[in-house]
Formats: sequence, C-alpha cells, structure tokens
Amino acid sequence: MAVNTVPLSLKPFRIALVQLGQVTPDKSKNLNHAREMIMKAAAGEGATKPDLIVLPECFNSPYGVMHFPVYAETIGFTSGVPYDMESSESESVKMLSGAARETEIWLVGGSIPERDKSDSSKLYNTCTVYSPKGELVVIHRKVHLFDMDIPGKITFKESETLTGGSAMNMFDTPFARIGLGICYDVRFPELAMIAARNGCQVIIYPAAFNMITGPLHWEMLHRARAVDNQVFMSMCSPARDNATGYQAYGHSMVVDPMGTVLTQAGHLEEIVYADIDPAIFHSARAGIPVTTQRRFDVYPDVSREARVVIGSAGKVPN
Ligand SMILES: NC(=O)CCC(=O)C(=O)O
Repeated sequence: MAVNTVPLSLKPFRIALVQLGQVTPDKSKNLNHAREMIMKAAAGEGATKPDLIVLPECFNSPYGVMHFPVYAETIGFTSGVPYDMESSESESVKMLSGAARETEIWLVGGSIPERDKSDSSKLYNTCTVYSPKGELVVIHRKVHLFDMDIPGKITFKESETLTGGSAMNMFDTPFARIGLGICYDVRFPELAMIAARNGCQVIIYPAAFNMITGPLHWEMLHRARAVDNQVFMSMCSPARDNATGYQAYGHSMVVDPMGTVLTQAGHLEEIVYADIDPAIFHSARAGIPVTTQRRFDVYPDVSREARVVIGSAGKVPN
C-alpha cells in the first residue's frame, strides 16, 4: 500500500487520558460511567479544555477471553465510507459518538469487543475514533493478540476468542496525524515505526497492562517508542481494581519525543492532562537527526509494504 509521508503540521493541543474505574459485568453501567467521565474530562482542568480525550482498552466489558463473545457488538465500519450512526447496531459506538458530538471534542474511544458484521465467528478487540461532530472516522482492530504465558505469574490468551486485525490505522485532526495501536501492539516496534514514517507525530494506545509486566515495561515501552520514532506517545489504562479477575496496572501516561514523561496517573480512577508542544517535536528531530539519516541502502524500509489506513473527517488543514 502506498506510503503517505506528507506530514500534517503539528499544532499545540491538549490531551486528556481518562483512567476509568468501575468496569462491572453490567454493560449499561459501564457505558453510563464512561460517558460521565468523558463529560468530566471535557470540562477540563483549570480554564483549558482538552482537544482530544482517550479512554482505556476494553472499557465496556470485563477484560477476559470468556467475556469477549458475550459483550461483543457489531459495528460494521468500512474505511472510506461514511458511517451511518442512525442505523448503528452498537450501543457503545452510539454512546461514544454522542459524547464526542456533545462535547465537540475528538475522542479515541478506548476499545471494545467487536463482532465482524460479515463473519459473525470473528471477534476483534477494536478501537473507534470520533470527530467533534460525532463522526466515526477510523477503527483499529488490535493487530497483535495478547498471548502471554509467564508460568506462575501471568497467563492470558486473547487468541482463544479473538482474531487479530490486519491493518495499521491512523487519523488526521486539525492539530496532528495520530497513529493507533492497542496495548500489546506497543511491543511491536514496527507498528509505531510505520505510523511515524507515515507522518504521525503522536501515537495512542488504549491499553491494560498487567501487574507483572506493567511495573517492568510500561514506562520503558512508552519511552522507547517515543525516542525511537521521535513522536509523542501515550497509553491510557483502566484503573486498578482488586475486585476484578484481571488487574490493570494503571499509570496512564504521555511521553514526549525526547522521552520525558509529561504526565502520569496513579493506579486509581483519575483524569490526567498533557499539553503537546510542537517545539519539542521539532527540536528533537533537528538536534538528533535520525529521521534523515536512515540507511535504506543497508536495510529495507519495511513501512513501504505496510497496510495503512488513514481516516479523516473531511478536509483537514495542512
Ligand atoms: N491487554 C494487553 O494487551 C496486555 C499487554 C500486557 O500486559 C503486556 O505486558 O504486553
């Protein structure tokens, strides 16, 4: 697929990470709570409202392979085709779209279990993104499934009930081109590299790291992907809840292109904000010019063969 390397110019903007707690077995309670927290995030901190709000992985359902088939919703999104929200079968998509429209803020709607419309045997872990008009502009289906087995510590096998997505997805806003991944996707540097080489200045992952690898790798992976690619990098986690089967690490975070942590939540429910400053992006790239020193005569540019989808809500100024 063609690589679009024409970057949109990065503008200053404010991001809000909603580290949601209280994911219960009752989906409508989860949706109501998420909506309330989006409204709270939209009200902003001090006088400044955010331009983009992010929710965590699997926010409408308990996180577990046995839960995905029970909570899965059919979305039926086709890239490049305007999505008909009126006839959407997904209550989560309708809630998220309404919240984005009401707040007039871009929304990365965490992720939800999705059932494929054309093949109901296939389930995905899917992130949906909304414009401030409530349009569904792009979806990202988790590409790399979280199949981990560290004996005596953590065993989880998403592939028991989920199928991996087959494309790298990004979207354009008036302030940045933003790449998407979901949680375990962050461990695959190719995905972030492909996003950065396609002009993303920011990469966002709804996530839910576990209590074994979270303390070891969460911050390190943020900083590694940020510094390797000289981009802003963020993962938004659920809050930790000792009452659930899967305990998330929390610590939702934003890191700048020099690897500096701009904001970090604790482990309880919390909203954290960060200001994205283009000056840091440009000075990192000017001072450490790795983006212009690639040696494609020595190794190939794997991003050229990648399956990339760029969603946008109409015309975005350059
Ligand atoms: N939900 C996930 O993909 C968890 C990934 C994780 O914990 C990791 O260590 O990777």
